[in-house]
Order: sequence, then C-alpha cells, then structure tokens
Amino acid sequence: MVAFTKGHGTGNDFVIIADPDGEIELSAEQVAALCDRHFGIGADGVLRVVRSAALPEGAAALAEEPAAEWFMDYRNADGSIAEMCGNGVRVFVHYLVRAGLATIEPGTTLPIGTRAGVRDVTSSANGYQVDLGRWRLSGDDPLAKARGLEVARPGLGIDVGNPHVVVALASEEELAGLELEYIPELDPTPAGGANVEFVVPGEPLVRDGIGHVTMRVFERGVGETLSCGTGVAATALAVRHWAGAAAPDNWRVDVPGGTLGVRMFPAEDGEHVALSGPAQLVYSGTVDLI
Ligand SMILES: N[C@H](CCC[C@H](N)C(=O)O)C(=O)O
Repeated sequence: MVAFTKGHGTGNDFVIIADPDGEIELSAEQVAALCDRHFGIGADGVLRVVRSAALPEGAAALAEEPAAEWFMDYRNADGSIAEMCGNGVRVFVHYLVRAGLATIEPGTTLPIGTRAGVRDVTSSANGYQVDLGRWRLSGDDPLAKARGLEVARPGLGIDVGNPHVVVALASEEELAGLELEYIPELDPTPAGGANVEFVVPGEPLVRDGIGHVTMRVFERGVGETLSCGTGVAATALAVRHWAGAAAPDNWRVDVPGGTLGVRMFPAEDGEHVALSGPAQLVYSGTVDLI
C-alpha cells in the first residue's frame, strides 16, 4: 500500500505520490493502473514527489542556482514519461506547501526540478505562476486531421519543454464539433509525438490589452483533457505568432476546466512564457500498487 493525494489544476487531474527518498520504482503498467478511471484512482497523470538528491536525473536540478530540492517525476496516464507538465507543477508545489515540505511566500520563488530543466514557481493572485522557460517554434508543422473536422488544417509546432502542435479553427461550433475521443492524425507525425491543441481566437481577439482564446486539447499519452497547462501556453504563443507584432504578451485562455493566464516576457536566454492558475488538492488515501 502507498499513500497518495489526488489534486488538479483546472480539471487536469493527478495522482500525487510522496516518495522523498526515491524508494518507489513506478513502472508504466503501475502508472496506467493508478490512472485508470474504472479500475484505479483515475487521473490524467502521476506526480511522484522526490528529492532531487534521490534521483540520478535530479543532479542537474541541484547543480543550478538556486538548487531545486524537489523533483517532479511526471508520468502520462498511459505510463509514458513526458518532459513537463504546467498544471502539474502548480499542483506539485501546492502539495509541497500543504504537506509542510516547502514554503512559498509572496514574491519568493520555489525552483522545481523537471525533465525539461528547473522551473521557477511563484505564488500568484490566482494560485501559482510557473515560468515554463524559453519557448521555441519546433519546426514540426504537420497537417492535422481530426474526427468531426471537415478538412485537415495546418498545425504550428511549439516547444515549451514538451512538444505541441496548435491548430486554428474557424468557430466555436467547429471546436465543439471535434470528436476528441479519437486521436487526431498529424501528417507527418513528429518523432516522439505531440500534444495537439485546437483553438478559436476570441471575438475580438484582444480586449483591454489582453488576448482571449478558447481551446480544446488532445494530450499525448492521455487523450482529451479538461486542461493542459503547457498546451495553454503553446496555444497563446501560436495565436500571438499568427496575430503578428501588435499582439499582446498577456493572454487569458479558456479551457473546458477553467481559465488560465499566460504571459510572455524577455529573459537573458531569450523570451520566456509563464503560466498562472489555480491548484487544488481533493482527497488523500492509500492504494495497492499492482
Ligand atoms: N497536462 C500537462 C501536459 C502534459 C504533457 C504530456 N501529455 C506530454 O506528453 O507532453 C500540462 O498541464 O502541461
């Protein structure tokens, strides 16, 4: 039996397993069993909470300034490993704070180790803000086909530590008509796959200097989720890219599970993108690992 806590960020839900000394080896099958919504707890992913010192890949997280004492071992619902989870890192930090394992005061930063590198988290008015780091156009711009979409649409590849393909749709009706119980088809398929976001620009796109979009997402290794933090950031970046230089650096993104904030800002190593939003813990329990 292992102790777990269930948490979510705008409906993107996770099984949190505290393993500070890195004693629990989670297999892909065990993760898939935990995430199964009928035979397990049910979640979009697993967050294993482990001290960086207890992990081989955690060494890099300790080498940075400031060192990241904690490492987020994120897994997708199918058991696959992904580099980064934007909603997940907010839930991860919220768990650390509520469990008394870390503190985060207004104006202070808590560095968290991830497979995409150390990510800085701060408290914010709507919960937490995570600096997802430097973003880039991935160059993987496939054609996207989806059930319920009349014609294939061009996608824009965006990397925010993990891979995304963002597809612009013409209307909320088109967005609602997508049958995302079926995996979208990307042609060509990026090596390693990608999370696929479908977006409708707000009418108007910019209100009071803030960009507004609505989106849905099919997550790599999961399926359609109510929210995907890195996907929300990638979507705002893609829409701003399409809108051109006059587009704002602050965005509000509506997802089925709620609303998240995105902000682009200059940093020493290039432009960064930050994601802000809520994090909730729902319940705790114990579970038999298969
Ligand atoms: N839900 C996560 C994204 C997980 C990405 C994962 N599905 C992948 O394979 O990259 C988020 O909030 O950013």
